[in-house]
Amino acid sequence: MKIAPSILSADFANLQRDVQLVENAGADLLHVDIMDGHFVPNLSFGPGIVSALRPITNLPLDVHLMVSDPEFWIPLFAQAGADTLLVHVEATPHIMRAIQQMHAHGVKAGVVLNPGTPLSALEELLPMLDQVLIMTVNPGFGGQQFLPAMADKVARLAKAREALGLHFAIEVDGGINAKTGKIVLDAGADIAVAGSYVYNGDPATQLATLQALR
Ligand SMILES: O=C(CO)[C@H](O)[C@H](O)COP(=O)(O)O
Ligand SMILES: [Fe+2]
Repeated sequence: MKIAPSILSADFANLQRDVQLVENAGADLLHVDIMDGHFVPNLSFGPGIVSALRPITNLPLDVHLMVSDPEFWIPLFAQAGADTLLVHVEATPHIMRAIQQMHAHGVKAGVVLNPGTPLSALEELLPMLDQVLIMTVNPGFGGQQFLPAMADKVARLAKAREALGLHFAIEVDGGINAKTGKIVLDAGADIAVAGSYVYNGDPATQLATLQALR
């Protein structure tokens, strides 16, 4: 399982230092949470942060778009240097168009499901996807508690992927620590995002605990 530290819990006044800390400690991806104050009740970063991060790290940028009207933002975040864009199915009536748009802009296409959105929302989309992100908290804030029922959702998605012979990556986001990390690993997750667990302590030590699970 790959580990993607989320910079939402980093020290924003020392962002370069906090990115390099996790890169040097062997992080696999950098997770960047984009919140627009509309789709979720919080504001975080715009494309300028992604373009500022691009030259200071070799980590793939995994950009989680918690925004309304994602079709407007996809070109801007692709141009800013995202490697993967992750769009919520709840954010647009035209999710298939958003997936086509991500591929047309040369980035990996991911879709995200809120905890209350069933896997059936993915049925027509799965063959087009590079990544599926299962939210394990309700999006909008770091430091929330993992929702245990999401483990079974991950397991059912992994089973469906195998049955269909597909290869998209399964990612989880929210409330990941050493205990819940083991639960999602056993359920079949390929990528685990961790924000507060990594940054509310010594990032290298915290990351090592998650890396030891795999
Ligand atoms: O998308 C997110 C919140 O909407 C964050 O990626 C997620 O919450 C990470 O934070 P933590 O590991 O502290 O739960
Ligand atoms: Fe996220």
